[in-house]
Amino acid sequence: MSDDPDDSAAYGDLAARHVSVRRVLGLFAPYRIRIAGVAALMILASAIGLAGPFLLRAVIDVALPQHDLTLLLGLVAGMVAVALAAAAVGALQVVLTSRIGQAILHDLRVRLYAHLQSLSLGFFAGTRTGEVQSRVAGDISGLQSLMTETGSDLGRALSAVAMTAVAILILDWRLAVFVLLIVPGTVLISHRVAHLREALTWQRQARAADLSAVVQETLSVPGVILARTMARGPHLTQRFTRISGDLARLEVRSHTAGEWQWMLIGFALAVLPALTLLAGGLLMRTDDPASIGTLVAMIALQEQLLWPFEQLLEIGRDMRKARALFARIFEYLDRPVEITERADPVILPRARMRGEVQLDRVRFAYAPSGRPAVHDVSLTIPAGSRIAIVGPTGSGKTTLGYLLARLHDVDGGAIRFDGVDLRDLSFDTLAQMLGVVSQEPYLLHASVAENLRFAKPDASEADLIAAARVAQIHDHVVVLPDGYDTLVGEGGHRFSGGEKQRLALARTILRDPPILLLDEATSALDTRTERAMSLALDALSKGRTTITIAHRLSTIRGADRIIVMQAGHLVEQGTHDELVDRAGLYASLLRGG
Ligand SMILES: Nc1ncnc2c1ncn2[C@@H]1O[C@H](COP(=O)(O)OP(=O)(O)OP(=O)(O)O)[C@@H](O)[C@H]1O
Repeated sequence: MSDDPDDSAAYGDLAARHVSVRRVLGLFAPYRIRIAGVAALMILASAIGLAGPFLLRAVIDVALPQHDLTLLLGLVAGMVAVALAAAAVGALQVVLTSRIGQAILHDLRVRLYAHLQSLSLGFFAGTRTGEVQSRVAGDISGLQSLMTETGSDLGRALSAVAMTAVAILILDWRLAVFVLLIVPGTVLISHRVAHLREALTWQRQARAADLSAVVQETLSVPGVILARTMARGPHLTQRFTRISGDLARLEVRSHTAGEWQWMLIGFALAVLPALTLLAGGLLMRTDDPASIGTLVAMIALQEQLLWPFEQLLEIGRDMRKARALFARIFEYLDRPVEITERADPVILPRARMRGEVQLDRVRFAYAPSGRPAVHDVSLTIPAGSRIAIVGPTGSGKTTLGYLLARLHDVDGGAIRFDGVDLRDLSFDTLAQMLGVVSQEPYLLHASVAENLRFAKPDASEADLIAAARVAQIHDHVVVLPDGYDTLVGEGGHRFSGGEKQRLALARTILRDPPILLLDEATSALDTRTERAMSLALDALSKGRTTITIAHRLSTIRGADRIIVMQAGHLVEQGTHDELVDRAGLYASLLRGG
């Protein structure tokens, strides 16, 4: 799996499965016209650059020997013009490529985020938040230099190498062949170094993700509470030190592995001009010697050839490193979306929603071969009625709630709202039909008003206050320093559990769903909070189908029907009195507390 960064064979498989040249090129496809424009500029820039050495040859072989000052002035003016034009075209090209590169990265980031948004709960349950963060932010930023600089460098270097190679062939083909002999060896060495660094980059990114996961996990409110109350701070620091040390080592290795081999390339390129002069000297003895001007121009051209050639090798290396980053990004992009919306989903207007819920032999298991968490549960809940689900811990109550919200799809049977299978409803209709208030409601790090408006962006201030009043939280919010503009803190930490639940209720009230799914807090609430919650819930559930995963006796007693779950099965159902008389699991649960 991807989480095993040290297994480079596994990495090879994974990269081969997810990354292909075609796929990476596909990212550039929407910008092909602009890229063609940049390519044209690059060719223009290198064509302009090529004129320089020819002008130089004319200076040495013609203007200087013949003392032709006018020609010399003309040639020098030409050289200045060439330098100016090349610089201007180069600058323009840098601006354009950086824009294209950033646009591609932006597309990729948004695509990844949107894709992750649509993945099932199972994916997030099994993945560290820090790992996800690191791929969305770290890995994509890692591609930055590839997209912005490498792209333009590649184009520039390629066209420069091609043009210069042609030019030296024209100058003197014998010297050209001598110069070009260096290519195969350097390419081979560079390929080896690149291969090494790719695997190291993969390991480095995995380690960086570990680091981000540890920070995310331990430097959050619950993480800090856990560490402090268990006095495990020093242990966590040690763990962090180890990961950070690994990361530092991998950083160094991924940048420097094969540096000696790489040095060989630099050496070969550096001595090439000297060897060319020697070859030129040897040619002097033949019938067709190279002129001094040709030799000088050849060396000037070599300079022009060598730096882009070296750059090409470096780009090859960077691309291999980028492959490791692409593997991490594409691996997530290739995760199948399990919960999908039908092509022509059923859309119901709010006015036509009644709120009847039907479960028809519903079955669900978290693992394909595992024991089902919900087993053949059949149940019809009439619109407007109140249902309480009770059962021992681990009996499948929460899972049933997840299935109702389509956070997982059933493995067998069906769930229907107003006679329509959940899988046929549009996502919007489903979210409009079912309001969920969980035991640990999640609040965004934003103001109270923004948190409420998350449910209904166009809600007026009066709507917010009305909803908060129904949820019995308005009086509490108005006495806060900034009232509805008060920041709720990370995860809503500024508020108590009961307050958070009431804020979540207010949020749900704004959506006005016909069906409510409530997961009651298991912890005992004090009498005042309990009363406030009951009032809020009563107000909220009026005229709605209410399904409550119930822990409070008052909820259970007030329900029209009680469903008793055990080990994924629906084992008893009826009113409180009927079930007490039956003296089964329900009665024993009541006795047990
Ligand atoms: N993500 C998961 N992966 C695998 N098994 C899970 C997962 N979530 C829950 N389970 C298992 O499914 C079963 C039902 O769990 P569920 O959370 O629905 O029970 P519950 O009745 O809500 O319990 P509680 O009252 O303690 O909240 C349990 O055996 C639990 O261990």
